Amino acid sequence: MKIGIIGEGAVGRYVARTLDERGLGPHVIVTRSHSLTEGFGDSVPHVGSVVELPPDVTLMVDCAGHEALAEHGCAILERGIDLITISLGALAEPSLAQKLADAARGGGSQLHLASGAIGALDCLQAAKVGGLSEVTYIGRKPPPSWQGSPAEQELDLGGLQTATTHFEGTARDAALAYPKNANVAAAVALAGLGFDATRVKLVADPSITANVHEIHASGAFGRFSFQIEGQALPDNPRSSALAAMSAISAIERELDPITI
Ligand SMILES: NC(=O)C1=CN([C@@H]2O[C@H](COP(=O)(O)OP(=O)(O)OC[C@H]3O[C@@H](n4cnc5c(N)ncnc54)[C@H](O)[C@@H]3O)[C@@H](O)[C@H]2O)C=CC1
Ligand SMILES: O=C([O-])CC(=O)C(=O)O
Repeated sequence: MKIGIIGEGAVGRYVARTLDERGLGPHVIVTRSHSLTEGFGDSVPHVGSVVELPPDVTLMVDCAGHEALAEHGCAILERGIDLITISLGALAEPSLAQKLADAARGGGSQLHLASGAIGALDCLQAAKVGGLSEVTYIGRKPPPSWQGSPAEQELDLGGLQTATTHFEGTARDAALAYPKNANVAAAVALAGLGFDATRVKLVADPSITANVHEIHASGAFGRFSFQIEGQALPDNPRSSALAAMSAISAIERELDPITI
């Protein structure tokens, strides 16, 4: 299997380093800037678009966010190359989700959604079969992790003294308005009640140092609550290390003959 990645930010660098340590690649990196100096250096070929990918690439991993999935996703899938993405929130845009599905069907490939910074998606998926009545996701991060998001307009992030909610609404609105912070809301929605019925609350909390994600769900199965305190990647306080780990885990599932 020849694996390429998109993006050389905090997640992309983690994924590239881990693939390298395991002797799995990366064989090519798609970057926006063609920079050979940032990230993984010049030991791996860098390209700017899917048409430049080597012909023997069999799996691509998007570690670069919504714009990257929208820019490169369809072309990868149409070429018959499977794609793993952590940019789940991009699927809140119905036309993009449809184009990606059409591209995958046309190319005989698949788009795999990595679980990202959250867990318990398997439980939600199974519970959906019997019928879910309510799913709520609450995302809490330290104030600096919300910089560059609409929270900046709602709150004085620098001077915040107490935990404050800056968004309440549907998973669709959260995913579209917070492309760098609410992919987890999209994951919960896609596994469970969907983008419009999943309730989301986003909180800036000066009392925490981790990214805390909670799911509360009820339905015919019973009820469950799940909470995770995810350590951020050293290079980006917004992104939990587990999101990068989940991309590697998704790659491993592609390689293993027996998967869970
Ligand atoms: N599913 C999940 O739980 C999570 C998902 N994410 C998503 O992953 C994205 C990346 O996270 P980080 O690496 O921490 O961000 P980052 O800001 O450190 O890196 C993003 C990188 O992607 C590159 N990039 C952007 N658009 C591109 C394009 N069109 N083509 C090629 N490269 C492009 C940028 O140049 C940058 O190097 C986030 O924006 C977010 O959408 C992040 C954390 C958790
Ligand atoms: O990494 C995290 O903790 C969550 C995140 O940014 C996202 O959901 O987009």
